Amino acid sequence: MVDERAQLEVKTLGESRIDSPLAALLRTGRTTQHYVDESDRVLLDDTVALVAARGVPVDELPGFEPGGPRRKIFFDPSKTRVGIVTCGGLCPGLNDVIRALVLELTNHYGVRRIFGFRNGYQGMTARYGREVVDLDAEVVAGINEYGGTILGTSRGNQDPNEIVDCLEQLSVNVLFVIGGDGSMRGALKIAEVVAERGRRIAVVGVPKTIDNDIPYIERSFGFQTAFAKATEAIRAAHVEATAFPNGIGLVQLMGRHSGFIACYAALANNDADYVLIPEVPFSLDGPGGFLAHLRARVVERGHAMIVVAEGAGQEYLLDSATTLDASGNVRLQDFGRYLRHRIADDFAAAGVEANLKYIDPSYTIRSVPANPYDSVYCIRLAHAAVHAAMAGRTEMVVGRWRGRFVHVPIALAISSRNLVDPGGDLWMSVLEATGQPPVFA
Ligand SMILES: Nc1ncnc2c1ncn2[C@@H]1O[C@H](COP(=O)(O)OP(=O)(O)OP(=O)(O)O)[C@@H](O)[C@H]1O
Ligand SMILES: O=P(O)(O)OC[C@H]1O[C@](O)(CO)[C@@H](O)[C@@H]1O
Repeated sequence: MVDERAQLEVKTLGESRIDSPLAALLRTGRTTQHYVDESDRVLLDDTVALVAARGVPVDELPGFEPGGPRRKIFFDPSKTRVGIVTCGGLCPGLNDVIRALVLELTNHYGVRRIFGFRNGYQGMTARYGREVVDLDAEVVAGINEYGGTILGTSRGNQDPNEIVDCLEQLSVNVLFVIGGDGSMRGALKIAEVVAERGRRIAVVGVPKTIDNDIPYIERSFGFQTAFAKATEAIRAAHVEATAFPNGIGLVQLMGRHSGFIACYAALANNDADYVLIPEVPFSLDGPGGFLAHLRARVVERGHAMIVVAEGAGQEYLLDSATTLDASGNVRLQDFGRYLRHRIADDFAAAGVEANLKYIDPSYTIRSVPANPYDSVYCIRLAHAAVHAAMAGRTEMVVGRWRGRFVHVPIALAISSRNLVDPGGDLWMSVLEATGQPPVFA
């Protein structure tokens, strides 16, 4: 566990001396009204002043710095070369972020050279053959209409030294990494190699996770789109379940460690009788277990709807061989499929009819384009990332904390995971909406 107090500083490559091309706009106070005081003094670089002004105790902003445009910047836009890479699993909104980075860099800062690295960190290594594309306003036009990422993505560890070689050879000054916690661990290593070599290359992350498991961003981009899409599967399974005698709808949703998608999708439909997530342990067997409760409910009401997060119930599948994906993440066993068989066996053993319909919408929910809410969020995150990088901030991700865009040191962003709190109000809402008992034991 990283000591949060030891990570209080967002790193900066040096003093910002160059007038930002945005300075004229900043002076109007129109873009930064919350950040400019009466004497037009920009408070952006003064965390304490801003925090005091807003009445948020400094203690509650460990290592954070407010996001937004600075009046002085570190990089000269006319000489700045930028790289963008997307890594890890897909997420709605990746193309929105790429497009917004490119447009903000070109339109507002006047950066002329932007490289897109193909297929994640792979595309930055000699081993896989470097794959670089030039990005400009024309190339990114309309890409936000599509799911996925125009740059491609990948899993699998790559040597950070090779990646920094690539940045040096292309004279890249700023690298934007759009990815999950693994990608941010990679970004940290890249920033460390950059520092060891005494280079001034800013490494700035835009956190991406449909699981909503990265801390300090309140909601990750694409999350709302993903759980909205998941409601379609729940609706379908529920319709099926209510149309057959003793019908049971079972939907498994993504969520490796965090059950946010399952909770939100279930609440949105308000048709689920049970939600099972990794954060709340449960027993399937015994008189107080899930199976007995489900059978009683189906007999009483004629149908039931279950939503499970894929990371739930993994302890039931421990006998299966554990495999890792290319990045070293444990490949989850298919708990939904296991549960489907256990339910069928349980009902058969009790001599009770069951008509179970199982849906796993899996990739369907993360490969769609972002909805308008997420698109707006993507643009704003990208703007914050560009402002941070141009001001020379490095080893940081853009976050959103207490309704504000902030800079968070990468080390802090990867030091913990955002989990559904079993004692918190989200889980309480799920218990209220489903009527399921708090414990299956
Ligand atoms: N511990 C690590 N150190 C250095 N690089 C890493 C590390 N973990 C992952 N990476 C790099 O980050 C990339 C993406 O990692 P990973 O596949 O774990 O996805 P992720 O960013 O966590 O996204 P998702 O949330 O979709 O899983 C990998 O290609 C790998 O090169
Ligand atoms: O099949 P892939 O691409 O490895 O990704 C699956 C994982 O990626 C995520 O979507 C994001 O981490 C998880 O919910 C899921 O377990």
